[in-house]
Amino acid sequence: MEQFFKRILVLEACGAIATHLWLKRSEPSSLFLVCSVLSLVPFFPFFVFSPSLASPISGMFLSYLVYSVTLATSVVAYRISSFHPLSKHPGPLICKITKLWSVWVALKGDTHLYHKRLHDKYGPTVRIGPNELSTVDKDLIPFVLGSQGMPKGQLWDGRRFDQPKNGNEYNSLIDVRDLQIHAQLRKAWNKAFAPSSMRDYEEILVPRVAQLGDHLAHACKNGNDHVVHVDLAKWISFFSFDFMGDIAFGGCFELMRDGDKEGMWKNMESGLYLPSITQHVPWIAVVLRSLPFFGSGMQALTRFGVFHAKRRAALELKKKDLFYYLLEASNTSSTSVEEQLPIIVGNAILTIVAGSDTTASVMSSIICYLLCHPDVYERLRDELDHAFPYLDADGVPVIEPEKLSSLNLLNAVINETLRLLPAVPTSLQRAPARGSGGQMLGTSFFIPEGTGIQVPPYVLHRDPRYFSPDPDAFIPDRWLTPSKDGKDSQVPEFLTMRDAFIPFSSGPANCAGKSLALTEMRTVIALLLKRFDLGFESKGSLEVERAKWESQMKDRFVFAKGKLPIWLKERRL
Ligand code: HEM
Repeated sequence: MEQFFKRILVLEACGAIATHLWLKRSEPSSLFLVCSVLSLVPFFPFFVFSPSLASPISGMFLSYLVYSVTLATSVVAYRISSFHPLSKHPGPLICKITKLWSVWVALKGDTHLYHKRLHDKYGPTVRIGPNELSTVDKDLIPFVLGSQGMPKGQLWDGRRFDQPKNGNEYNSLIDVRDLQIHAQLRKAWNKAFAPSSMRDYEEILVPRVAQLGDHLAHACKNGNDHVVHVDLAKWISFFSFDFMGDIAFGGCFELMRDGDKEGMWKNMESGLYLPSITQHVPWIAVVLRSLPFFGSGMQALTRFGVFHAKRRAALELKKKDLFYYLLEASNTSSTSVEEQLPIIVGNAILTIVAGSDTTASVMSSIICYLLCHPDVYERLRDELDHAFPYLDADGVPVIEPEKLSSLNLLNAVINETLRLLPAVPTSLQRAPARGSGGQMLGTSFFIPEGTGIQVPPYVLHRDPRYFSPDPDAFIPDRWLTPSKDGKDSQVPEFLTMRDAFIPFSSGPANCAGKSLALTEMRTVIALLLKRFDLGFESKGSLEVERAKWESQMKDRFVFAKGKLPIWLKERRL
């Protein structure tokens, strides 16, 4: 009998090693297959020899135990061994062993800080998972994200909470993992955000910005001494949500007017949390996706999207919005609009998710940094007063968006904020195409298929090799090249490497809405500074205020921001 036991245990150990060879080099993505293998492989030897065993129950228990322990040992030993293809890249032991450690870090929203510490300790390329690297070597950016780069990585399988429809593997442009399909879908977006289309969006933007100003001015009139105390971050979020609703669905939100009555803003904010965890272990997303109560916020957003997409499709608008271009692209396709509705809705929702929290967090950070640096605040206000000296009939400053892109200090302030707190701080991940076997990164090193590699802007932008001196300090002047009249050349001694500045990512899957985002941010900041005096609510030191704001930033793929309590008063112009 002992002989049968020995045979079973040897077979279990062999089965475990065979399973490991199968699982090797990739995180599992089909949960059904993995569960079937993990339950059937250990059962087989037991089943064959069980008639000869006196105690089949303890035999079965022992079989599964030996199988599991051997499998775990084999996986761990391989991952930390020199046989692993990523073995030459340094990193903490725990990261080499399991991605569950990344889940723990992500739960706290500290991934950006953790990756910064890892790069400070281990250097430009770090192993952040058993099959994942992080690099802040700027020369590798073209081979990861750029024109010679790779498709999106497995992270996107873990961020997908809606089951893709019509046989697709994606829900919207951003989670497409195939370069050709991505290029095909991207055409409509490139057309939608071409310079010729921007004028239509400006016509939508200007009244929305004026509405933000009027709401705040109205609140000031009702305040003591015409001063109002507000959480400016919330007002900016409401504004950007309303504006993205205009762009995506021809107008569907009125948060500035009515507040978040339908809970959509709340749904979107809470919807960011779960994918930022599951992106580290895609198979968990597959499990959670099947549970009805998970991702309910995003499901509500999808229902909302379907409703408004149908409503918008029936509207004849004079101005072309993004929806117009998405619909136009579907009309030229061979499949019917009905069949394409899921992807049109997915893309419209993507606009709201990708376009509102990102700009809102950056605009709020800009205001915070300006309040922490009164000298920059004053200089910027001078620049704006000089550029926009006129008032309309109601005494409100007139701001012409077309002039904003030439304001040097304004653009330097925006760049410096995007450098220190890029809206997408870490997760710019790519991976070799499926079936490719792997890819050489220039002449540097080879990464095998199944390996993800990210470039974290938060870490890259604070690297003293690219931005110095004081890479952690807010110094907009580092972006000002000496002008001819010498006006903006106070500090010409900065090293500012623009090819290491990637707040909008880089290459064919870079931010589709970059030009719109910049126009929006310039217009809102110009309005707030021109029309109002602003100050921090609390009387703490400026360093403390800055530290408080930065510590509230949580890495949920995009930065989730905290509150920005300030006082505000309308300026006498
Ligand atoms: C400050 C504002 C913004 C920042 C910093 C930002 C940043 C980014 C980044 C870093 C990515 C690339 C992710 C990757 O490489 O994996 C991205 C993608 C994208 N962004 Fe933005 N974004 C901003 C605003 C916007 C706005 C306003 C829109 C739309 C109106 C938008 C639409 C998109 C879309 C559609 C993608 C996916 C592009 C693709 O996969 O081809 N973004 N954004």
